[in-house]
Amino acid sequence: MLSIDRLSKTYGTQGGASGDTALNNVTFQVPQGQVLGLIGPSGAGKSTLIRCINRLVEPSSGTIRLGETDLAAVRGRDLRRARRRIGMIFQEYALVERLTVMENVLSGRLGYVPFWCSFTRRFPGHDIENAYRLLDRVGLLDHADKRADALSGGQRQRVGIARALSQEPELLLVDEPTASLDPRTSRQIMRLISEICRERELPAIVNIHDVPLAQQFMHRIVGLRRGEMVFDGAPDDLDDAMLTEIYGAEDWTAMRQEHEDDTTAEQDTRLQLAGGAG
Ligand SMILES: Nc1ncnc2c1ncn2[C@@H]1O[C@H](COP(=O)(O)OP(=O)(O)OP(=O)(O)O)[C@@H](O)[C@H]1O
Repeated sequence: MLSIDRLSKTYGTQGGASGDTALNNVTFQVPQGQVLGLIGPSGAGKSTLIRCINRLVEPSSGTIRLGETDLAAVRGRDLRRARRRIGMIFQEYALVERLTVMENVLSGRLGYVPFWCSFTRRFPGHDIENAYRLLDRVGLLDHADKRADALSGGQRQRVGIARALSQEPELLLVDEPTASLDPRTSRQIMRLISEICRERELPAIVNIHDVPLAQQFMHRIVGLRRGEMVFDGAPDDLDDAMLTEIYGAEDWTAMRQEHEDDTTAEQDTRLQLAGGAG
């Protein structure tokens, strides 16, 4: 379980005066297996929150507990150890393009194996077996030996998911996982992340811009506005009035309708394919 308590971040300015307050007393917990979607307009503090958790940004105050560890307080070797417990999934996948799918997945083990293993790219047998299992789970077993640059965007993100899981993380931080993908592939990726977190009882925080997608797949949603938490609840409780409070006026009904039309079209295609195959 991840437990964030009164987390604040004020960025400094070059002259030493205090700058923007990006997070103000943010408090929430993410239980095992829960996928929490972080929404809010540009500048709301979503990236700052994710970066405080993996400590790419230094929190100004507050605590971030992962199990017994306060991630906001660890330093040096303890910080490196703590980071190994956090799996990251990125918008642009962050794969090594010239390496194979399998090598990319195994790179999630780099923090665990001795230097010579990574240098000679000889990983222990159980790491390799586990990597095959993960590739099977994300639907890429047949692609293990392909180079990453030969894959589609959706396939690359599946490799990114398998790599994060190969770390055997206790928490997943997911930054805009579908921003570079088409709507159908986006839904497949979000479904996969959500199912995997449930299966493995992994807590996850997903920074997500697409509100209908968040409402379809997240187990819970936290809304930020100017660094303050203005919503924390079930996706269905996020009504148009609350969305307008978070983002300002938009045609939420039209946006939701478009998403539903898209989802229905996808289901129809699946049924037709299933009918054709049977
Ligand atoms: N390195 C920085 N130095 C100073 N101010 C920063 C820095 N990074 C972010 N900020 C400020 O902190 C606030 C929150 O920014 P943040 O990037 O966390 O928002 P966000 O919700 O992730 O936005 P987006 O959706 O556009 O990525 C903004 O006012 C931003 O200008």
